[in-house]
Amino acid sequence: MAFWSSTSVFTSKVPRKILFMFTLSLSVTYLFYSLMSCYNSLQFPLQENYAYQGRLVTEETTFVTLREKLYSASQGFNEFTEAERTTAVSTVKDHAEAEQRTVEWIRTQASPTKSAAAYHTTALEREHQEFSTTDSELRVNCTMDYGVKKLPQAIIIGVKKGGTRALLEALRVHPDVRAVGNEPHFFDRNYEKGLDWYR
Ligand SMILES: Nc1ncnc2c1ncn2[C@@H]1O[C@H](COP(=O)(O)OS(=O)(=O)O)[C@@H](OP(=O)(O)O)[C@H]1O
Repeated sequence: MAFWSSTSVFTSKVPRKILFMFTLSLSVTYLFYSLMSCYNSLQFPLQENYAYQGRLVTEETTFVTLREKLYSASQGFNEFTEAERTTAVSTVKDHAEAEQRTVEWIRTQASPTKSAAAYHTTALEREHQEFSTTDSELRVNCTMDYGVKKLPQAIIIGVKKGGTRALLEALRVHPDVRAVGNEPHFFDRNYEKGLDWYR
């Protein structure tokens, strides 16, 4: 203690000035970086943190913004060679055949009467009323910016609070993926409405 107080280095004015300058430069640097991050978040408000900010904006707005961004990024890949076109046509045929197989599978594996008898408990009815997607909601979400309605090629199945929504949102970012806005709950709540409703 006696050493610190008696040492002239710590009582003279020169180190105090250096300390002051050091503190000032740190403060200015901190201020600069704060302003920079603030500017960036204003410039790119939604794209980078879509999954986490989704609750603050309407789903349509974010979806359209992301889709536009992704499509504009892939515009350079729009010119196809003849071979690529042929592959694309055969892929479309494969998809049509896959859809047909899906229809057949649904018809054979799960009859409406079996489904209705097995799954319609009172609790489920109540849950159905609370969470089920209505026809009009689904139609709005399905046909917002594209027209042809098809059966899905992939289905996300998961327990409640299992993170299915996060998976859907992550997949939806891809420009080749089209997904419904709300969970359709076809197999457990809306099966009786039939495949035309499901498309
Ligand atoms: N990667 C990862 N890690 C940990 N937790 C995650 C993850 N992704 C989603 N979540 C959380 O999962 C909750 C939502 O799950 P679901 O989308 O299946 O919910 S729902 O049942 O369809 O409403 C929801 O939890 P709550 O915020 O408590 O509701 C999400 O925050």
